[in-house]
Amino acid sequence: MFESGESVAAALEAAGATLEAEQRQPNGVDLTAGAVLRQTGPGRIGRDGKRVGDRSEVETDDGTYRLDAGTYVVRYGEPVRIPEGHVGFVLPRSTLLRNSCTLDTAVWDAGYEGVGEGRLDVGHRIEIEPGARIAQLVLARADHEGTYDGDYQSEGI
Ligand SMILES: O=c1ccn([C@H]2C[C@H](O)[C@@H](COP(=O)(O)OP(=O)(O)OP(=O)(O)O)O2)c(=O)[nH]1
Repeated sequence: MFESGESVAAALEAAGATLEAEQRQPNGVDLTAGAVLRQTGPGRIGRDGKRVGDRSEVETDDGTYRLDAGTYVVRYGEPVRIPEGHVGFVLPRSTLLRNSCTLDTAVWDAGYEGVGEGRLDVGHRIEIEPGARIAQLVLARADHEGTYDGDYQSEGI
């Protein structure tokens, strides 16, 4: 069962997020674009560990990211905390899809806290303002063994 948007908002506020009224949705909370990054160096996924490659922030033009088609990394604008007994999913805002763009996202583990990131896939030129809503976080109740204790714990906070 999925939590209500009100419950998701409470979980984000517990992590220190300040939410605008428009971010509160019936079934979740909209996340904003904090920063858009472009990867400049290779990462590594090995059997012995992992490394995220170098990235640099895309420059804004007149306060707006004007993005050509391509692959970017977006850092969200809000800290997120996934409460115990839950799993989180982030989905793209449908306006992104309607503009030939999308987000690729992974599982948000119980116990994770931080400012997360996702892959922003730009299929057609688009303008995105920092702080604009691009995604929605939903929380589902879930059994789990242990809680998240990986390298990304507390990132960005
Ligand atoms: O699209 C996503 C999905 C998850 N996360 C956060 C929450 C999640 O709990 C954490 C770690 O995700 P995951 O377990 O998929 O990462 P990993 O590459 O397996 O790293 P680790 O070895 O630390 O688990 O990153 C994101 O920032 N973006």
